[in-house]
Amino acid sequence: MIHFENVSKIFKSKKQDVEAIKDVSLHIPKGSIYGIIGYSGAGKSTLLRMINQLEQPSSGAVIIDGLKINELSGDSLRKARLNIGMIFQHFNLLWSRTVAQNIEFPLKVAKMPKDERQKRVAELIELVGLTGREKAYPAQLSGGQKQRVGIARALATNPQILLADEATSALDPETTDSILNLLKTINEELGITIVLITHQMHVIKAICHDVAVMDSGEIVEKGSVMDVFVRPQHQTTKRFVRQIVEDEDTDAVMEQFRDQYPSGKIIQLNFVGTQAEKPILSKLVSECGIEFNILQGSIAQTSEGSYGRLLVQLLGDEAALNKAETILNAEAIEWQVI
Ligand SMILES: Nc1ncnc2c1ncn2[C@@H]1O[C@H](COP(=O)(O)OP(=O)(O)OP(=O)(O)O)[C@@H](O)[C@H]1O
Repeated sequence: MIHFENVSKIFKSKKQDVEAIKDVSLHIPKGSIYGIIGYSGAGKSTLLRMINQLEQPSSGAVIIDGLKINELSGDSLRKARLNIGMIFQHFNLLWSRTVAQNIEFPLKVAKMPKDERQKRVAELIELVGLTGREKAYPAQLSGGQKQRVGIARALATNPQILLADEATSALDPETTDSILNLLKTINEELGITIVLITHQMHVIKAICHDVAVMDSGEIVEKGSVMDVFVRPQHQTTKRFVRQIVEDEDTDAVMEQFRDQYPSGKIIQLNFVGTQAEKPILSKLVSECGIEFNILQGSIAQTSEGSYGRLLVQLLGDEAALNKAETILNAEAIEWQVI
């Protein structure tokens, strides 16, 4: 549905040029929730804003349903933009207007007749769960309610695409989850393609189907959320995955066990879906005569299923440890020495 083809973006200034996006090619399938994650300055906002041409590429093409949006201007660009809603970290609401008036605003711009507008606003208020708050002003709403107004306004013109620019970064964890659930429902029930940018792996884990990891203007890794979770390749991706699967003190725990049992081998076992049911540790004990310490375990629930990770330290002589490796390989369990 959305294709970036060899897209680059250079911000030129008198002082110095900034190459914000470097030859990015990416395909975002129709109906997906596609997450783009990266640290500050990676180029996420610039890439996202090229989808609705708030930023133009310096070279390359952004193609939506076969249409090169970066070659449009005037009326044809305005028309294409009606198909793309956007929500923002700080909501960007009109503070002097009520909830209903904020949501109505894009419909007025689109010159929809008044009675149709009112009907549509009522539908949207119900969809985002703000019934009863129609006449409130943004200042009287919580952060989560403000974002619900932002979502309703973004959906007013029935777009096929919703862009979310750090839409939950200003919200507390509980409100974040309620907004993520709303986005998931909108994707599932209305079939809207959602492209979101974030620096939080939790957001990717909670609702995205696919993810692209950005670093210094490049996409360094992309794939299904489960693949990227289980087999992160790039250093930046590994750091993001650690946000989810490790406790703050995992490194300290590993250090402590290494000191206490210097000959032990620390390994990480990855379990995807039903693999978690395999009694692999008891098999290692009974067949190799090894002992083990469990250092840390976690299960992450992604939109594609669950992913479990176990850090264990295996204790035994060299022959026993070698045999354990052979068994792990034969069981087709994903594992690695840490
Ligand atoms: N209008 C602009 N003029 C000059 N440089 C810009 C402009 N917009 C962005 N940049 C630069 O482009 C690079 C990418 O910025 P961008 O905002 O896309 O990153 P980001 O990953 O979204 O980061 P953040 O989460 O901090 O917004 C940064 O080095 C930024 O300073």
